[in-house]
Amino acid sequence: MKPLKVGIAGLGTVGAGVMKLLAAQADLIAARAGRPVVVTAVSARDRNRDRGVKLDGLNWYDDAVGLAHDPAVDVVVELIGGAEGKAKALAEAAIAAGKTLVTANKALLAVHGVALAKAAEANNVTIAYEAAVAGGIPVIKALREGMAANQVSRVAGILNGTCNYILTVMREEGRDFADVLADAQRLGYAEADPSFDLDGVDAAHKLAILAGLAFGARIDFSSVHIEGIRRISGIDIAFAQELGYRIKLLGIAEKTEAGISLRVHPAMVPMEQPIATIDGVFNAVLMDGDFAGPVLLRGRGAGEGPTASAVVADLIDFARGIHVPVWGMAESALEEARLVPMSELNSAYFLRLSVVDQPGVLADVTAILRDHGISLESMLQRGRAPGEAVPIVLVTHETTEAAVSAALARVGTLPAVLEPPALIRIEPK
Ligand SMILES: NC(=O)c1ccc[n+]([C@@H]2O[C@H](COP(=O)([O-])OP(=O)(O)OC[C@H]3O[C@@H](n4cnc5c(N)ncnc54)[C@H](O)[C@@H]3O)[C@@H](O)[C@H]2O)c1
Ligand SMILES: N[C@@H](CCO)C(=O)O
Ligand code: NA
Repeated sequence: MKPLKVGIAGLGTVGAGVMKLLAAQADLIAARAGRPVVVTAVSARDRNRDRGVKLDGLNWYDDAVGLAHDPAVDVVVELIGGAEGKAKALAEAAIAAGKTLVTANKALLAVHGVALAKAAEANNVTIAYEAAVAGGIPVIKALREGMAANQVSRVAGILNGTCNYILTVMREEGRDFADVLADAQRLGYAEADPSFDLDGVDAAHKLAILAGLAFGARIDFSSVHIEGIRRISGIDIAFAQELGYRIKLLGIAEKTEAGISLRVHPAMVPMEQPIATIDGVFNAVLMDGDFAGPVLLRGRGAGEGPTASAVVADLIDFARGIHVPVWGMAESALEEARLVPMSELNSAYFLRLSVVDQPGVLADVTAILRDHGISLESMLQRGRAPGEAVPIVLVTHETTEAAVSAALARVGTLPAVLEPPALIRIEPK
């Protein structure tokens, strides 16, 4: 059988990982794909850098777009990253040249995925992107193929390995945020710009992709509510433990009669929920189908091996002649849906205040909450330091985001409240 000829752009963590995996498992992959899968051409920034992979005999391109026009390339693998620039130019050129695109680039798909799908359809090719969401977990295949007969009403989970790794190590070892981030970078988990991980943007890219697939909808990336983990402190992690929760950065996409809501933020997850125990670089994705019921997938969400595994699975699909529409249906069939604003969210809340330890402070705070119709489930104060700062934790019953925002704006103006209050939403039991 004719080999499948692969051109790879970007030889960083994932690109080098794909080359290593294709070499290590060549016979197995040929048997599964029905033909050998071989790399014929590459592009990277530095030809001479030692990446632990052999580039001898491969066509080399200083400009990655050259891969799209190389007759020795059947499928273009884009592993550069970024929603714009060379990655986008290469994706467009590959599609225009009638070549299927395999990519791990969630930023590109979240921002330009619908336009790229339209171009791919016009050129009778597809885009495969298993590696873009939750690394080695076959979540795109699960949603786009396995759940294809369902109306999916909710997709949620832990979608960023770097943040989950940082939160886990902070909890287990009491180490500092910055110190743990350096570990995640060394392990190849973090984005080229780690603020994408820490500020929740990477998880939001993945959530937008999952929501587009799950709901068959055009998702405007800018409509995702995004908060990251920078404000999570050791003290919040300790309070969570005491109250029976784990703090996780969650991505949650829901479709109700009111519309679609999309949000990424840290959440208190009750210890008895399976997602609470997903630690380290592991991700988890929970999807609810009307016929399948709940489906939970977990696995490694980042790193060389798991991500390469997902890229190569897409190459094997392509070699087998499997052609699935980019968003699981024709681009023209995607729905426009109403977006539910964050102010309409119903949730319970963990609120932590730093206040001066003096009589009457708590009464002032609880009066404001009462005025906004917010009822409290519990309250914690640790330590005594008359006249000095002490942390106070308030756990609310379910209320609206609009009420909590308005109440906290007033609480923040009390002279005895020393810092902007910390807010973490609580997942239902
Ligand atoms: N690392 C992971 O765990 C992981 C997991 C899933 C998805 N991804 C995605 O995979 C992609 C690659 O990530 P990575 O971790 O391998 O990043 P990386 O920074 O390690 O590698 C990117 C490579 O692209 C090269 N590059 C940059 N500009 C280029 C250009 N103009 N032409 C050719 N090469 C160029 C860089 O030199 C670098 O070697 C990104 O889209 C990322 O979001 C990464
Ligand atoms: N930086 C991403 C890579 C996997 O997409 C993460 O940490 O999850
Ligand atoms: Na995946």
